Amino acid sequence: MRWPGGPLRGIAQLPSSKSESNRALIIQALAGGGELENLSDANDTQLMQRLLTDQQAPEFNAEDAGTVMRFLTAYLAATGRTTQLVGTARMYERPIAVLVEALRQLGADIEYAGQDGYPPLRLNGWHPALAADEPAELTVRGDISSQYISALLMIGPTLPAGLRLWLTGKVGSRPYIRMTQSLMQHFGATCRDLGTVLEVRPGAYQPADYTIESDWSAASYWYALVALGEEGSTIILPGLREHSWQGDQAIVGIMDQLGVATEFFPDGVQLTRKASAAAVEQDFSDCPDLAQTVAVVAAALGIPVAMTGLESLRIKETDRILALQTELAKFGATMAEEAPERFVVRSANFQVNGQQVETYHDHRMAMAFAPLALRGPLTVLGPQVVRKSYPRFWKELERAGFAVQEQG
Ligand SMILES: O=C(O)C1=C[C@@H](OP(=O)(O)O)[C@@H](O)[C@H](O)C1
Ligand SMILES: C=C(OP(=O)(O)O)C(=O)O
Repeated sequence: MRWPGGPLRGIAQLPSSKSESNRALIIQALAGGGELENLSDANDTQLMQRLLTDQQAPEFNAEDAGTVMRFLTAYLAATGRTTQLVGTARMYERPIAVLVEALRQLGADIEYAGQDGYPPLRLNGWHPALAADEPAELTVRGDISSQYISALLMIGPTLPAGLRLWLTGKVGSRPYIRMTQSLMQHFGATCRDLGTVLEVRPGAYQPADYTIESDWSAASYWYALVALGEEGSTIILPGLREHSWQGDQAIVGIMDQLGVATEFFPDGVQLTRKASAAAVEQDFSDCPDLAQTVAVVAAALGIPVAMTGLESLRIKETDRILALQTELAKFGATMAEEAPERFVVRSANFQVNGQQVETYHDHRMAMAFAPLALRGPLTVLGPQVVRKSYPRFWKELERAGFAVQEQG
């Protein structure tokens, strides 16, 4: 990839939120109707949609999509299916015991078809062990993945007396839990957040229409481009809302410190370059998917950034901490654990001069490093990984003026 020079200007098309899309699809299936506008073209969403239309399949392949594996496990279990859930080799390294254990307590017969605690899974039906007059009470760890909690909440209204989830540990990715509750409420469910306990009342979902918002995690790469662009760089991103259910809207505040101003319009935002802070401190517990974007931008700008709340990064598409450390080192930056679970990114003489970035089957590695092409020639290996969440990413970069060449 190369940038011809000059400030970056234009309108970029974002994908729709895959998190909203994949929740809406599960809830729509349970509600038995409703129109979903603007569903994401991300592979994770297209896959969810395909799998939900062929429900008698002997096997469901969630590929590398965490939401698909976790949400479908709960959905297929609660709807009494006998089937298998499989995925990629990496999916078999991403834990699922917290969800399986909770579903077993609700009455699901689930077996591990491979290693205990991990997919693949065999679902052998649902044998409700629940009293019809008392809500099911479950204690669930919140410090591994919020997707287990979202998966359980979404099936809550279908249980005879509803569900009470007691959360333990440091609950990460909280905004994703709130997004689940908001979408459930949009489809007529009653759920309440009582602090450490989440309560879902029994009762059928009502079919409803919903228009999915654009994806704030995908927007973060355009923020990165403006932050690294020349003076005068500006980008318009349609489809983002000022009042969003997506926690990754936190990128607005983070990038304000890294030199990008955001102006909201009725249907989108405009990003412009501005002055940046001298150092940044950020907790990513609520927005783990932004960590790679921020680490790369800060390194390239030479702004030290102290990052906490990165625990869940080790069990995503790849070990994202190790991947960041390895790839940033190629440019002369370090990401050291200076105190337990506190990582500081520093760079002295950051140079982009033809490096090859490994992406480790992780869409966010590809998209987080791509903006560095503004600073020099760059090769991103395995570029097709972006299809997981943002299939048009490279095309949109070309439209913005980058020379993007596919090799091999
Ligand atoms: O519920 C969701 O849509 C997601 C929750 C987060 O995962 P964790 O809860 O595992 O942190 C996030 O990283 C992922 O991209 C999408
Ligand atoms: C972690 C991600 O997705 P998932 O967990 O759904 O695979 C992601 O999109 O960054």
